Amino acid sequence: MKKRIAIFASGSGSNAQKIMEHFKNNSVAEVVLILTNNPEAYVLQRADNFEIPSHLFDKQEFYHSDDVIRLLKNLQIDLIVLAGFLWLIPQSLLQAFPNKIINIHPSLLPKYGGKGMYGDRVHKAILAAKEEESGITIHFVNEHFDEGEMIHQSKFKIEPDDDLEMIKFKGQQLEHTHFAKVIENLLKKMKS
Ligand SMILES: Nc1nc2c(c(=O)[nH]1)N[C@@H](CN(C=O)c1ccc(C(=O)N[C@@H](CCC(=O)O)C(=O)O)cc1)CN2
Ligand SMILES: NCC(=O)N[C@@H]1O[C@H](COP(=O)([O-])[O-])[C@@H](O)[C@H]1O
Repeated sequence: MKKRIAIFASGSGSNAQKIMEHFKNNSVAEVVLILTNNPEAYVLQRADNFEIPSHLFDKQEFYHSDDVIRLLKNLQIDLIVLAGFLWLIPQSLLQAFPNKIINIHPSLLPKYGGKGMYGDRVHKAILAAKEEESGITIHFVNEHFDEGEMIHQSKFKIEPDDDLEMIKFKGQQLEHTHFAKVIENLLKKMKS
């Protein structure tokens, strides 16, 4: 039976888009739900374009009810993918889906991770530190921001005249190349 993926995203959802494309006609898995905390998130439009259902929740529902967990359990979700999701995953969700939640982060963790480190803030910090290389990390999610077991890293070189947009672009290219493939490999190894 195909594995079932749910994606959490808070913004544009370009990674969610690549994952939906990859699993559209795929024998290993399918994307069955997109979840967001942001009613303005462009990922909602992307989900509609793929005719994949979406669910919008607020802080009350996410942190003070079991509604999201119940929804994910009812849909028999095998893997939860955080793709630019900006809220801390609560203990209750981690316990309901042990070793089944992964995240992508736009740096070579443990560098430039933790609270406050998301999106452009990460790229700006990398630029300010005059790093000669950076990259992406895909990792399991634990109770802390960006500290779970690492699954995959890939790197790119930073040239002396690279600006914020170029660093962002290079990182995004790596994310779009690797994330869906890493997810597929992980799902192939996962017991049902
Ligand atoms: N329990 C976990 N939850 C989440 C993890 C994780 O590893 N464990 N990863 C994050 C994603 N993340 C980077 O990869 C990240 C996202 C957001 C923040 C942050 O500081 N957020 C702000 C709120 C921003 C907003 O609502 O606009 C905050 O919490 O004050 C840090 C890291 C996803 N969740
Ligand atoms: N700390 C989490 C974090 O910074 N995540 C980053 O947000 C972007 C979302 O882009 P997208 O909405 O276009 O996929 C991605 O670059 C992802 O690594």
